[in-house]
Amino acid sequence: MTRGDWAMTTSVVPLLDLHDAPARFREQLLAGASWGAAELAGAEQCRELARRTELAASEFFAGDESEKAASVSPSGHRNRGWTSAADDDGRPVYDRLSIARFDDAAAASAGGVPAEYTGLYEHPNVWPSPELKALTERFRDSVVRTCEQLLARISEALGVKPDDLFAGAPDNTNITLTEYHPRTGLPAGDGNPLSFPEHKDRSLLSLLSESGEPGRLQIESLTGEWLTCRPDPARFVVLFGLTAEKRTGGLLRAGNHRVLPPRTGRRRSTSNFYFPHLATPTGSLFGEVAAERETVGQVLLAARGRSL
Ligand SMILES: O=C(O)CCC(=O)C(=O)O
Ligand SMILES: [Fe+2]
Repeated sequence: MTRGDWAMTTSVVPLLDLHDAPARFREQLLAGASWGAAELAGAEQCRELARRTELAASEFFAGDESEKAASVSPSGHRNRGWTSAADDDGRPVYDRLSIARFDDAAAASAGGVPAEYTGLYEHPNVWPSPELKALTERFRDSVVRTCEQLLARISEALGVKPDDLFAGAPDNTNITLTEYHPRTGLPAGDGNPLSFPEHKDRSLLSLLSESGEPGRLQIESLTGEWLTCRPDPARFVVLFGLTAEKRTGGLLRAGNHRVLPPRTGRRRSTSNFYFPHLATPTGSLFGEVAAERETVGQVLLAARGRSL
């Protein structure tokens, strides 16, 4: 392992195990709070569903161009249906399928999203096939249950009421299935184009799974060094998002991350963004930014026009 590799199961970055005793879980959480990221154990069934969903998405991406064209968002929304990116020379960088929590505004309303936020769902989901829809929805249910378990453990460790941290149903979790294409002929070292630029997620928590070429996801350390993630293939990477950072007054730092181009083969991933009920306040539970009155939904409405 070279310097800068994230040795996921060492003490460098915490291993959060859903089944750990409270004292151990708290110790790991606080050790990793400044990283904005952890490896997650205890969610193996969900991780297995992620693997199956990655493969099903990969088959879709490898399939007919006309099927993909038919799966583009009719209104051109970049977080719905199939999208792809290419580099300046027209070579493919990635294929993605982005799925929002509710299929459209009517489904959001029926699912309990308050009227003031249903505009976030005005661009409908586009599903390439009933099979991929059924599998992805089963996977998403499992992701939501896993995030709720994890948030219950985090609430316990921080000594806050679970409802204060994640305010229950309906969650507004969205999912992105991505396949990164290999990019050969790039010189070694920094300065190469990234397959996905550095950013922090807006979510409360994000669960990431990956398969294919490993070691392409990187997390920024507190000292600004980019560390390479090599998660155990049976585990998720958990990232704390900007909502977690705000809600905990910075105690859980949002993890800055990016994706390097695969060199030899493809890399598949699922990015699962857990958003709590949209009426959850974003202000800190610990008083540091208590003056903030915005809700999660208001932040999202302001940030992305009208859609998640
Ligand atoms: O593909 C990945 O592993 C991460 C992608 C990502 O950061 C995102 O979709 O927000
Ligand atoms: Fe991300």
